[in-house]
Amino acid sequence: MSAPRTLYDKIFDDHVVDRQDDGTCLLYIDRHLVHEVTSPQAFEGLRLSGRKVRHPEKTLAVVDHNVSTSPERKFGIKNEESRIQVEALAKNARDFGVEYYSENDIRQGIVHIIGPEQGFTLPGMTIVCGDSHTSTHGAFGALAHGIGTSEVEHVLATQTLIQRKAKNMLVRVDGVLPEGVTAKDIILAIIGEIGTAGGTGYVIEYAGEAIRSLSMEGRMTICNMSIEGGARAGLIAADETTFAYVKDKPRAPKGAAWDAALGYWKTLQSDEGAHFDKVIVLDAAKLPPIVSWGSSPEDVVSVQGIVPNPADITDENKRTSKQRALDYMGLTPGTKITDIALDRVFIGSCTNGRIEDLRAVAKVVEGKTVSAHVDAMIVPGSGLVKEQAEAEGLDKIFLAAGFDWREPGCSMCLAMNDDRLKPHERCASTSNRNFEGRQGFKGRTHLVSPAMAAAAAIAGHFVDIRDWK
Ligand SMILES: CC(C)[C@H](C(=O)O)[C@@H](O)C(=O)O
Ligand code: SF4
Repeated sequence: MSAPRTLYDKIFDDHVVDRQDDGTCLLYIDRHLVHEVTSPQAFEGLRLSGRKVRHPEKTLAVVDHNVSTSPERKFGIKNEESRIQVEALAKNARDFGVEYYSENDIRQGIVHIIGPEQGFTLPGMTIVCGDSHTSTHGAFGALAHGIGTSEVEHVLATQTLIQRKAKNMLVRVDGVLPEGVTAKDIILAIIGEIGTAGGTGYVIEYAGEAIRSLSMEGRMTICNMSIEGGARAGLIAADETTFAYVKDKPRAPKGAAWDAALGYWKTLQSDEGAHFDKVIVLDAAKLPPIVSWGSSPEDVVSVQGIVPNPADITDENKRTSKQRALDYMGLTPGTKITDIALDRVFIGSCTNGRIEDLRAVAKVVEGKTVSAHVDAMIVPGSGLVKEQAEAEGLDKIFLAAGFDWREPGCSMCLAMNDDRLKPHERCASTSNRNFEGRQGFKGRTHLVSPAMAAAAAIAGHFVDIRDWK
C-alpha cells in the first residue's frame, strides 16, 4: 500500500508533468486567471517571441484593480495610467483569443470572486494568477498559487509552471464559533498566532469542525489570507458544501461529466495518518471579534483589548518595528480598541466582498445611520454580487443608512484607483492588508470582519459586535 498522502500531495502529484532529480517539477496548470496589473509584459513577451496562448479556453481575463467604482465609469477611465492598463488587457485578450470581462460586463469583478462564481474554479485543479491572493481558490480544494509576471508568460505559453514541492502544514480549528465571530476573525487569529512568516515554505490545509461549518464564502475568506501568513497556498478539502456551491455554475461540468468529476473530487481528502510538518490547533469557541492595530496583519488584538505597548517586547528589532507601526497608526499604548474613532469604513475586497458578507452588513445596519464623522462605502466584489444584493434589497438598506453603494472592483483595498484614504485618515476595512500606504499615502487601516466594520460605521468607533442591538 502506498504511504498516506495529504490533500496537497495528491493534487500536486496528479499534476506533475516532469520531475527532476533535484525535486524541481513541471506542473500542469488547469486554470489561469489574468488581470490587468501583472499581464501586460507577459502578453508582450508572447508577441515578441511569436507565441500563442497555449490554451485560451483555460484562461480568463478580467479588469479589477484599476477600474473606477463610480457609476460614471461607463464613460471611460479618467486616470491615464489606469486607462492604459485596462485598455491593454482588452486588446491582449482580443489579440490572443482569451475570454475577457470588461468593466461593463455583469460578470466583471475581482478576479478571485469571479473565478468561483463562474465555476471556472473547481476542486482538484491547479489554478494560478499573477496575484498573491490566488490562495482564495484553495477554498474549493484546489491548489491555487499566486505567480509573478514572467511565470504568467510561461503559463500563457505552455499551460505549465515550474514548482518545487512545499511542506505540509495543518491548521485545525475545533469547536463552534460564538455568535458574531466569523471566518475573518478565525484567519486574523491564525495569523496573529503564527505571524506573517509562520507559513513560509508551507501549503496550509485548514480543517476541523469550525472550518467544515463555514459556507464557501467563509472558506474563501480564510484561504484568501493564507498568503498574509506567509504560506504558498491554503486548502480546504471539498465536501457537500463545496459541491452544492459549484453545481450548475456556468462553467462547471454538467451531466455525466459532473458525476465523473464528483467521483474524483470525493477522493481529494488528506489520508488518515498523512504526515504534516507542522500542526496548529485553535479552539473556535474561545475566539473574539478581532481588530488589527498595526501595519502588519499579525498585529491583532481582541475588540475587548487595548493597543499593546511595544516597550513590553524584548526583541529589539521587533520592538522598534512595532513602535514604528504604532507611530504610523497614530495610536497610544493602552488605548481601548473600542475607544478608537474612525473616519472611513471600507466594506469589500476579495476577502469580504461576497454576498454573504453584504448580508451580514445589512443585518447590522438596517434601520440605523452611519455616524456623522464617518464616510462609509460598500463595494460589491462583482457585478453578480451587486445584482444579487440589489435583488434582495440590500442596496436600499445601505443607502438608507448613509453608505455609498459602488460598482465592483478592488476599490480601496489598495490605492490603485480613485478610492483612497487621505493622509492620517483612519479606516475600518474588511480587506486583507494594513501595510503602510496600502489604502492611500499615510492612510491608517484596521482590518476587521464585515459585521465589525458595519457596526463601527454606525457607532463611529469600534464596538464589540457581540453586544450589538
Ligand atoms: C496588484 C497585485 C499584483 C497585488 C497582489 O499580488 O496581491 C494586489 O492584488 C494586492 O492585493 O496587493
Ligand atoms: S481586492 Fe485587494 S487583495 Fe484582492 S486582488 Fe484586489 S487588490 Fe488584491
